[in-house]
Amino acid sequence: MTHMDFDALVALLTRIFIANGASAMVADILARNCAGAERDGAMSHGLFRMPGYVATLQSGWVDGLAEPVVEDGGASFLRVDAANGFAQPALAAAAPLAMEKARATGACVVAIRRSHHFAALWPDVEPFAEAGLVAIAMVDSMAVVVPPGARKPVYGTNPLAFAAPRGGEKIVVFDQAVSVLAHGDVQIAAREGHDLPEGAGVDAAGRPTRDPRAVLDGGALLPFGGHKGAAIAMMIEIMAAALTGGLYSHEVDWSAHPGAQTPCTGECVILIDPARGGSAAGFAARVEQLVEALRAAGQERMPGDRRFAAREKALRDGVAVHAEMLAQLEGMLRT
Ligand SMILES: NC(=O)C1=CN([C@@H]2O[C@H](COP(=O)(O)OP(=O)(O)OC[C@H]3O[C@@H](n4cnc5c(N)ncnc54)[C@H](OP(=O)(O)O)[C@@H]3O)[C@@H](O)[C@H]2O)C=CC1
Ligand SMILES: O=C(O)C1=NCCCC1
Repeated sequence: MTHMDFDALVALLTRIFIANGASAMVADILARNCAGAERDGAMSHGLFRMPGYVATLQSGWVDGLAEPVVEDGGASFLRVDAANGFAQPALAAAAPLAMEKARATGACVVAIRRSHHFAALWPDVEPFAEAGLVAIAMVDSMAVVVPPGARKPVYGTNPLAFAAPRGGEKIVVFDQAVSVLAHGDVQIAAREGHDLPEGAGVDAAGRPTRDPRAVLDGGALLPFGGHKGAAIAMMIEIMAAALTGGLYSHEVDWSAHPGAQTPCTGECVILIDPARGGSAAGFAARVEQLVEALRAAGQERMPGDRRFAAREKALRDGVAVHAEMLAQLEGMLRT
């Protein structure tokens, strides 16, 4: 195990993305995102994803050189055509104007289409909360989640992320898939030979299973909370695909691009200026009061706590990277 300086890890990943067909702009954004996930202990969307990024770039399914086009959709709306590139550069291109519109009008919807999202979602909301805005992000992915009573998967694992300022530099943030487990965690369980928790998935015949290979091999994941999680999955399909002009999870078809792994769908980000509800300071103080009430009631762990602690440690001690992973990453420079 090596401990790598965060910036050195970002630099290595940037070189890998460029070596595999991404522009310098795209490479920098994806490298920071992926290294950031590893730094924060989100193993399902950190370095584990690098072979998938490289295979997808090589397959021609995604355009690593895409230049997103931001289109004005009115006082509180921006549309972004990601041009078959990654979602994060598209969001970065829209972010300054989206924040300006949110402050000027109270809110701004950013509707991104033709975008590939292969990452954790909190990096798409955290910076907005750090800038004093409330942010909600939704992404659909690929059909691996079976709705209640259905015979085949229709929904993606569709993450939902939320972040809000809570005073000073602190924010509250959560980021979660609508499935009991992220697909990436099922892949990791299959690789490492672990069973899945009860109620996470079904096999190809629709029978409950704890075998990750059965889920990946024609089976499906289940939404968390049964019909309640399924309803949230439906909302995310509507917001990230119907509203944006992107594809639904069940419409993603990469069969002509062997190796492709990044779903090309859409993303919706909603920004709200909390100052419009009274005052920004008052809002942050109220959020802090809620956090205090939760802690006083006995909730020791808030969403984000684990990740912020992992981040702090990794920035101090370096990001832990297995020697085999490092060798694999160095191999990606030669592809
Ligand atoms: N791009 C895509 O299409 C997809 C991406 N993903 C990504 O996969 C990642 C993992 O998703 P998922 O497995 O659902 O996430 P988790 O279930 O691990 O965590 C979900 C949220 O709950 C918090 N949390 C976890 N355990 C506790 C606890 N015991 N008490 C309080 N809070 C807790 C986490 O905070 P903390 O972070 O601090 O642990 C996090 O904010 C996400 O980053 C998601 O964006 C998932 C699906 C598709
Ligand atoms: O872990 C997941 O679930 C996914 N992550 C990246 C995109 C596809 C789904």
